[in-house]
Amino acid sequence: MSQPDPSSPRNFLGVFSYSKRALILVWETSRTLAIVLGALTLVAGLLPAGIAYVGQLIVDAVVSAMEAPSPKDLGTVYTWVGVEAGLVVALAAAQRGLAAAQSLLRAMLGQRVNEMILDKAQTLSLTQFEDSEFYDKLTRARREASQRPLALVIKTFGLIQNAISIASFSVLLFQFSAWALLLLIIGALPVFVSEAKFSGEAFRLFRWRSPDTRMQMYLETVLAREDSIKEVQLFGLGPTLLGRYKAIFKKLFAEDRRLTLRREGWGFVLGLLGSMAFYFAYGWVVFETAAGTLTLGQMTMYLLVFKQGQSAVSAMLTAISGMYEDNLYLSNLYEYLEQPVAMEPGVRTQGDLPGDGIRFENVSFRYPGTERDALSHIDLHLKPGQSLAIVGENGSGKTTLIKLMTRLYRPSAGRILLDGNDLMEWSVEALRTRIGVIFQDFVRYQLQVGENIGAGDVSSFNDEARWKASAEQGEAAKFIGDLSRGYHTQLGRWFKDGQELSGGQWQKIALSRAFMREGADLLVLDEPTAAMDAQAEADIFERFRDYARDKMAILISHRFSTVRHAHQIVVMNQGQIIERGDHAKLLALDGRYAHLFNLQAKGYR
Ligand SMILES: Nc1ncnc2c1ncn2[C@@H]1O[C@H](COP(=O)(O)OP(=O)(O)OP(=O)(O)O)[C@@H](O)[C@H]1O
Repeated sequence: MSQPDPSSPRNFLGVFSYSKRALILVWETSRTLAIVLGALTLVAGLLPAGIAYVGQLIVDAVVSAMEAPSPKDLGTVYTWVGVEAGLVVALAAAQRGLAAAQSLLRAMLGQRVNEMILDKAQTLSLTQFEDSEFYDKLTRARREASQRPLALVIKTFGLIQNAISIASFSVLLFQFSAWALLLLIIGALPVFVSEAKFSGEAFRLFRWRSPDTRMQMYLETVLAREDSIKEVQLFGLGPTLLGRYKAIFKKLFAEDRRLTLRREGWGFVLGLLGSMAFYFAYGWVVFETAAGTLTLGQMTMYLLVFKQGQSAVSAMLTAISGMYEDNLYLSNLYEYLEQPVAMEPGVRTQGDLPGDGIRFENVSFRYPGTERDALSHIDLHLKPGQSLAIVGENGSGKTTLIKLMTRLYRPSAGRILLDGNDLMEWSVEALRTRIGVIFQDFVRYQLQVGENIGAGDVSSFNDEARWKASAEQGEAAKFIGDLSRGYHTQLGRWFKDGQELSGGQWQKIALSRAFMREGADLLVLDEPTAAMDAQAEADIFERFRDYARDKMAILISHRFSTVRHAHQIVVMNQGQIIERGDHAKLLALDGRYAHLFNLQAKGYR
């Protein structure tokens, strides 16, 4: 999206469209705090003019007491001083109250916006996550926007507060001269124009450099996280990566410096115009007082009103340009929140042909932004009670096939049917309960061991009895028993007392997770045993066959000892199925499968 040019008045007003949404967001987050904020804003806006006015009364009362001293006049002076003190205390209280309300709202709003961002993330497709432009939006939304709505609202209220102050000052100042009022406002305009221009530039800079910032964040992770630090140190990658990290900073900093210096330089020069206007008005008031047109009290009041009026005008203008910046940032948040949900969710919970299982009909697929089909013309049929093994070289399309089957992606051509109906017609929930997948890059949750297993069936996430039963089947029970706190041992290094597991132990946890999915009738294991010792693997498959007896089971593996027992084996090459059949048939075919099988068998001999 091209960014609006702030120098065009129409665009400039257009970017304020998000202010209303920010206000609604605050209102929905906490009505009480929003009302408190509004009320205190009004009070804090009115009080300064009141204080200035009482100041005038005090000086005039003092002057008249000096001219003709009487106890009554002195009493009036003290009363006004008392009133002034009261107003000052009230203003201080209102300002503190505002600060408190803002700080509470900041926490609540930050949480709410983050929840909105994370909720939205759950509805998006994998394709969107893999799109770098989308990822930029998400990162930017997360990084900045949680503080921005409040900043925008605070500025809006600040604007109103200052506007109220200026209006009340204007009433006082108007008695002196309407020209003086105009002078003040015109004096502050140039600063405002320059602020608007530079905040627009700052935002565009922020947007352009997003890929750089993302690379920096990534390098920070690689250089300081436990899962990468061992390789970084052993390969001596530290200085190289750190060098790249520094170079990015240098580039970004140079841009920042240029903008900051220009912004502040112009701010100073144009601010001088405002000061000149102020001192012109100052001289004018002094002149009128010396000429006897104004009382001393009026002079004191006007000077105060000028001073405060000028700072209110410039605070208001700075708030407006800040709001412009916040609006631009917020537009990014809403751009993200309004991302279309990629797939129309279906509603079907049952197929027209129950028991028909999974069918691929001439399915082809190409990853977005790539030139080549990752899968082409795939036909497959798998019924309940059958097992399917997929073999093939790295990159031949095995995992992609599973991603399509689980509807993480939509086929570019052809259809995939479950029980006679296109996957797209199925409700996501129904589909997810029927399918259980353990990918080769399964997630190693930094949670307790038991929860890592329970993750396989969210309805039994905390069910200890089921954790244990599944861990038995996944061959994990034995080593879990040796852990310091058993199923309640914290895993990973992010948290206190977290323990790290070996690669094979993690795989056993992942397999146990698969055994949790009792409700699923399609089970997929994508290279689940690569890091496991041979005995464990043999034991697990024995159990898995039993477990999946009336289910559909799909297994991706490079180990032919596990593959050979499948009812159906397909051999993939460059996105196509080149051979299919059972073990005996494929050996007799003496093709690719037989070649690979013999190669592996020779290795064992
Ligand atoms: N998210 C992705 N975006 C673009 N291309 C991808 C993506 N994932 C995989 N590919 C490409 O699709 C092809 C098939 O990949 P896939 O992961 O299905 O292979 P595989 O057979 O599972 O390989 P392996 O045995 O190494 O796990 C590869 O050429 C790969 O580069």
